[in-house]
Amino acid sequence: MAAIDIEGLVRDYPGGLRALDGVSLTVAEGEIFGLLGVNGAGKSTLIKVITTLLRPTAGRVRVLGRDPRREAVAVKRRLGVVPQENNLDNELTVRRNLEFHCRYAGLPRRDFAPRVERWLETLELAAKADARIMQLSGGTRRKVMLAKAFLTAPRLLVLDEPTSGLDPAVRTRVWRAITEFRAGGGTVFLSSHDLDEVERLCDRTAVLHDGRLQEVARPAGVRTDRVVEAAFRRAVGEG
Ligand SMILES: Nc1ncnc2c1ncn2[C@@H]1O[C@H](COP(=O)(O)OP(=O)(O)OP(=O)(O)O)[C@@H](O)[C@H]1O
Repeated sequence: MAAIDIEGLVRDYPGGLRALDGVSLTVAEGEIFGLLGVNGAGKSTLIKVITTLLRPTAGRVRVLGRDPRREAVAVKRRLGVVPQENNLDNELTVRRNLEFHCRYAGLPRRDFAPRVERWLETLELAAKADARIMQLSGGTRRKVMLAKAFLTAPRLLVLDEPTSGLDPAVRTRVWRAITEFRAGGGTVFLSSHDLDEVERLCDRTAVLHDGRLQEVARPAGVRTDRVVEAAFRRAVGEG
C-alpha cells in the first residue's frame, strides 16, 4: 500500500480559482517526498487536502489507505502534521499542548511523559516547557509544532515548509530527526522553498507550478538533467 495515493486531484476555491489542476502522485511507504513550488503554486492546498482540512473538488485521494474526506478522524490520528498556520492552543503551556496531543492520538497515559520529555529535549524546548504558547517567539512555536508532529511516532509526517523561520542549528536538528524517522520506517511528505533542503533529505521531489505537477525527480540527479534542473530552479525562484 502507498502512504499517499492521489489521482486527478482538482481543487477550486470559491470565486473560480483552480489551485490544483489534475494532480496525480504516489508516495511509497518509507519514502521522503518533497514538493517545491513558488508562492501560490498550490503546495499548501495539496497539503490541506492530504491532512483532511480541505475537500477535493474532484479526484481520488487515499492517505494510509483511507479517504481523508470520509475518514477524517482516523486519518488525522495517524498523521503527524506541521501546517503553515499555528495548530497549537495559545493559552496552554508547551508541555500541556504536547500531552493533549498524546491523548488525542490515543496513546497510553504512561507513554505521555517519556515522549514529551524526549521531544522537548530533541528540539531544545526543555527550558520553555512551562511557557504558554502565546509567550513564545515564532521560531520557538514552530519547534513546538514539529515536536507535536513527531511526538506520537506516526506512520506518516506531512510537513508544510517545516524549517522555515528556524535558525541553522535547529534546522540541522530537524533534518536529523526527519532522517531518523525515516530510518525507523516512517514516510515523510514535505514542502519547501529550499533546494538544499530537498537535496539533502528527499528521495524524490516534485515541482508544482500553477496547480500542476511538472517534474518528479530524484534531487540528487537534478544537476545532471538540464530540463529538470531548470524546473527546480524556477520553483525556488532562481530561474
Ligand atoms: N482560502 C482561499 N480562497 C481563495 N483562494 C485561495 C485560498 N487559499 C489559497 N488560495 C489561492 O490558491 C493558490 C494556491 O495557494 P497555496 O497557498 O496552496 O500556495 P503555496 O504553494 O502553498 O504558496 P506559498 O509558497 O506562498 O505558501 C493561490 O493562488 C492562492 O491565492
